[in-house]
Amino acid sequence: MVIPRIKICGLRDIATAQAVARLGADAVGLVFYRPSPRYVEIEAAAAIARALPAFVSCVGLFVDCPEAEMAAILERVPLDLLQFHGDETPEQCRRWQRPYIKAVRVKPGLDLLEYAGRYADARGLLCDAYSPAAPGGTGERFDWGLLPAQLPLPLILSGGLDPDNVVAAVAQVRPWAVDVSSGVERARGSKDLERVARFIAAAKQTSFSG
Ligand SMILES: O=C(O)c1ccccc1N[C@@H]1O[C@H](COP(=O)(O)O)[C@@H](O)[C@H]1O
Repeated sequence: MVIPRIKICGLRDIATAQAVARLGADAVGLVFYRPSPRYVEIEAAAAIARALPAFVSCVGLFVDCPEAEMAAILERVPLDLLQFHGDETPEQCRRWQRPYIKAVRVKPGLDLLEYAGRYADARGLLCDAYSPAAPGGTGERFDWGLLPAQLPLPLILSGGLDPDNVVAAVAQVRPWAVDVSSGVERARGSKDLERVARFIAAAKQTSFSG
């Protein structure tokens, strides 16, 4: 049976990150994209990453990050996994020699099988909603019917998930993992632990044969 892994994205302080871990998250995300309301400075990010308990992964989220900035972050923040959420090429993703996942913003006409094939060494393909307004973290959903029945990479479902729709999302999509940011916030960039708890409890009650 597969019980989807759970990533809570956009943590900005140690206490909230530790609380999210205690509530049962498998991974927390740190956003290194400056225009985001969830952006976290390097020193704060390093402190959060070091404060996480064993077996909770720390994921760094990047959107077409300049190389020098990326190098500085990787030197100081102990990240377990890189999340490339922009237009990074497969070569740019591989350049850091770290495990990574690639995000793709799903819209009609996109060939997801071809896309996944280009990032064959990624640890997962994160499918998010396309929005012309922002590269991610918008709270918008996409049409899950656009996803192919099978992908060559573990599927991470994101985009507009929340405590009330995650069960239906998992039942329909059967993803390896789910990722959420806006749906567990009280305001942009501010996590609501009660919503986080409800999201995790709901996601953990889902399972499917895999
Ligand atoms: O969280 C952000 O601010 C962000 C900024 C830029 C790119 C991605 C971002 N977050 C990721 O977006 C998806 C969907 O988030 P939401 O739940 O719809 O708000 C998720 O994978 C976040 O990791």
